[in-house]
Amino acid sequence: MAVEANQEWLKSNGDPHLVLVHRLPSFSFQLNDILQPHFRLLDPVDSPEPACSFLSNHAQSVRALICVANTPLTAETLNLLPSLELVVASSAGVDHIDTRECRRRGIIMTNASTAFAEDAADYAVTLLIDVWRRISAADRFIHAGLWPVKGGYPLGSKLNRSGHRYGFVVFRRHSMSITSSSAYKIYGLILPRCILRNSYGVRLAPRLLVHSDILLVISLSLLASFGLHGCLGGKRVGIVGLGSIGSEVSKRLEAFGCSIAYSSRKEKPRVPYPYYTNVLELAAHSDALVLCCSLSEHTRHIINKDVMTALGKTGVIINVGRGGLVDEKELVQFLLRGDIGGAGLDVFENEPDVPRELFELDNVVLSPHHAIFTSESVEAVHQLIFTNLKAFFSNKPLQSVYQFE
Ligand SMILES: O=CC(=O)O
Repeated sequence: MAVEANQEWLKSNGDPHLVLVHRLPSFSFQLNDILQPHFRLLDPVDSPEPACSFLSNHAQSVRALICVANTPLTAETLNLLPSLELVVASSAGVDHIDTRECRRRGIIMTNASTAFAEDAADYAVTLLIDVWRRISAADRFIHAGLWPVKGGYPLGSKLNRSGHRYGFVVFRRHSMSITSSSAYKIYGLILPRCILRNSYGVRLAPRLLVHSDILLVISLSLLASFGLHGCLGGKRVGIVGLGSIGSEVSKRLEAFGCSIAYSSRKEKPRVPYPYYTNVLELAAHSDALVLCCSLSEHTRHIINKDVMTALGKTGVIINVGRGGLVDEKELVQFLLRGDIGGAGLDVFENEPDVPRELFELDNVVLSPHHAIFTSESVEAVHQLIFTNLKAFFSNKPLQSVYQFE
């Protein structure tokens, strides 16, 4: 945006369509094309002046602000905008915005979780399936050329971690699958009583085991690494935060035959799933937790040591919310010790830094904060921002108003 154009707009103090764009210089701002015909955009990044002096010099009349991506919006910046009434976040999460100050000032906020809900939910469920079925790990297995060498996946390379007790199973067909209940029996070397089925579901007699040609080493905590807990049907999934994203997750998982429960700020009267007032109890009744809630002072490290212990050795954590929801150091330790079954993580506490210990684990799927990014969701969020601004300047009801805690 040309500086001269900015100057001209600024002369029109009190322009009802003046919108301040708050963004980090590194972000390209593609909304311009949609918004410019309708609003006068004031963009400090395109001004030669430093952002703060630009704001204090020019922004007295700004009533609406678009906060682009994760650009921090602090109380200090908000103080420079005495007339501000509306903050439009282009993101689902608003942990980069001083929501407490907005609430104190009576500033309305909108966010983008409705625009991103379907894509974020698709991604969360995909991560869950991947962790349970080891798709990424199996892909790596093939890429590494291991199939012809080692026989069928899985033959993990991480079986010798200290602190695990091992049982031994010998069997003929590497394509064999083991049901989870019988797999538990293998643990502790109760081989004669265990039930194995090959990939056609045919029950195999224990004596077959003796004449087998592949040795597999299994620990209870690593059963999940083999995809032995893989089937989705009947699994209990706890959704943390049943907002627009969580609700889409629940729809998808119901179709897979999972049973859903949730925890949320408040119980949702029209939702049929069991509600847990706290995440600890939800974890104790779940095979997996899917984190879809926003990060706030109330939810930071909501997934802590106690919750992971309650989720248990085969439990899985999926996080498409924010890294800070999970005590990441604890999660790493739980995963390394095999005290939790796996994790699918799209978000991290110190992005873009991801704990290196996780790189080697086949029961962990890592993704670079990518859940919401499709061309459709970007278009949807642009449309949502436009709709909200238009409604605001014509005194109509806004869409996607953020509910302060
Ligand atoms: O993580 C993405 C978002 O909050 O929009």
